[in-house]
Amino acid sequence: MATAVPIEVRNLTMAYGEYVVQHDISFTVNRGEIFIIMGGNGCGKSTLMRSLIGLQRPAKGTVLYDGQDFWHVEAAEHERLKRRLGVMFQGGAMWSSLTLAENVALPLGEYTNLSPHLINEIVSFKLALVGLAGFEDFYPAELSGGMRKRAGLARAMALDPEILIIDEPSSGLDPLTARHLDHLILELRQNFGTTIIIITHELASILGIGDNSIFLDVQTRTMIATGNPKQALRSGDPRVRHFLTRGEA
Ligand SMILES: Nc1ncnc2c1ncn2[C@@H]1O[C@H](COP(=O)(O)OP(=O)(O)OP(=O)(O)O)[C@@H](O)[C@H]1O
Repeated sequence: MATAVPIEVRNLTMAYGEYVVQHDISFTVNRGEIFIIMGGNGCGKSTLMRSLIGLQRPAKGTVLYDGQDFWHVEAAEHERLKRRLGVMFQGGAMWSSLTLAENVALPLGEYTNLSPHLINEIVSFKLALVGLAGFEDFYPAELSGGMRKRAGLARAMALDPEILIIDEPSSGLDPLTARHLDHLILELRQNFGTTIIIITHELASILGIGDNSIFLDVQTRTMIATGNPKQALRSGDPRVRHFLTRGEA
């Protein structure tokens, strides 16, 4: 059953053993929103992402997808909820020994009963979507960093996810290539209505495409702000403004 709020996080605490990385994290992500998880190095962005995609059980709190408790539903339902998520890891996480087409085809082969012919068609469509039509037979090492990121996006979109979670899309990209990727992300949202969560500390992306955000503070180990990043820049918590202006405000 779809509700207006696809993702709701309530009072989440994440820890490695006794070490609490972040506590009392609460936020909602609305449908079709580009939601930014931001904060300085080591604040716990990746750890939060791992809790959202099923790789790390939170120490406390709840992650709800369409009102369903992600970490407390039965195993089959947990898997079904995971299927609704497309994840792009930082380095693209492509298999180096597989071509782009084989990489994008992997989730389709694993999770669907589609014929190889149909899978090939879907793969070509997804690669075209990210501007990589004709690169089916290339290996990841034969691509530039920006192309590899786009290939990672194509793979994350392979199963038509309702929610796309992207870890550091701009890392390692020059500013213009990073901007290109931001535009591509906006296009995906516009064309497919995908809800998109981005983990980043890239200011241009945060301010350029973020509709909503949370800021995880490394000192207090909890969130200190939520809301539209541009608004946070104008009137938000001084620590967030400090971050968003690279220490100038
Ligand atoms: N597997 C682990 N075991 C123990 N501690 C960990 C583990 N992974 C991360 N940490 C610690 O948890 C904290 C948060 O790490 P995390 O990678 O989530 O931060 P981040 O905000 O994504 O950082 P960055 O921006 O540098 O990538 C750090 O202090 C890190 O050392």
